[in-house]
Amino acid sequence: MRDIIDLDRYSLDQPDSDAWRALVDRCRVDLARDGMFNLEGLMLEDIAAKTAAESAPRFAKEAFRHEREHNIYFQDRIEGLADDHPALARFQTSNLTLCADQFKDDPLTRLYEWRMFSRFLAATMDKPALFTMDDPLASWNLMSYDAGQALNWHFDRSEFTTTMLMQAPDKGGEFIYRTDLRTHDDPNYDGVARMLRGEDDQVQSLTLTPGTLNVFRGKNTPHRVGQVSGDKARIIAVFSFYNRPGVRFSDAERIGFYGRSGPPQT
Ligand SMILES: O=C(O)CCC(=O)C(=O)O
Ligand SMILES: [Fe+2]
Repeated sequence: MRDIIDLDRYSLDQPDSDAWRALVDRCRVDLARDGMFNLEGLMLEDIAAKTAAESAPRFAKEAFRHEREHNIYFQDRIEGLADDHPALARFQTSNLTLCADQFKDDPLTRLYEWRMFSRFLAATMDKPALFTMDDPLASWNLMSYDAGQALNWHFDRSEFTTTMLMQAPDKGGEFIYRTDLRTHDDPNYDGVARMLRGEDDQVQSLTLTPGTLNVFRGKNTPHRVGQVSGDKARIIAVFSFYNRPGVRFSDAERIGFYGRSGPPQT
């Protein structure tokens, strides 16, 4: 792993060492306070740059253009919510996505499958363990946002979302979020509607740097990515981990996010 991530700065390979515990504690404090933590420069700069450079032509040829109008739930109907409720306001998303099954033996696959990575993440979230998905498409994705593209407001499927920026855009592409807008027991539809109208002053914005690991509570923290401008695409890896093994998207979810439910057409 030393060829991919900065193990001198972040001792992910030495679980239960003093340095590892201190890092876990720091992440827990950040998570409790902000609903997120960042490990700046976890991935070596040249590995991130190489991943971005190698993926650029693939985005042009092999990626799925995820382009649709959707609401914050990525679901057309929500039980118990009137179809015209303002929490169901619709927005446009556009980005390009490469799925995990389009990669092999590359740094991002190696990192996603590295046991010490999920072990570290589980510790930061105070969980006994975290598991990779059993879904060859959804487990991790590499997403690109070209000029004019943006990912709009949504809640995530998984409790936590783990991202790592490979390439920053010239302009735009901020990560915009509102920590803990809802809870497991309270969907806070009126609060959602207020935020979507731009009336929530707790919305925050973060500009990521390449190689930074960002972990946030995406299930109850709505978030979006601002529109990118300039010549350089925003390229980011998104890793999904769950509390139990064997989690898969439904065929309908795979088709919605990736345009296919099975292997890529060759
Ligand atoms: O691109 C990002 O920073 C966030 C991606 C995201 O929210 C998602 O894939 O669910
Ligand atoms: Fe998300």
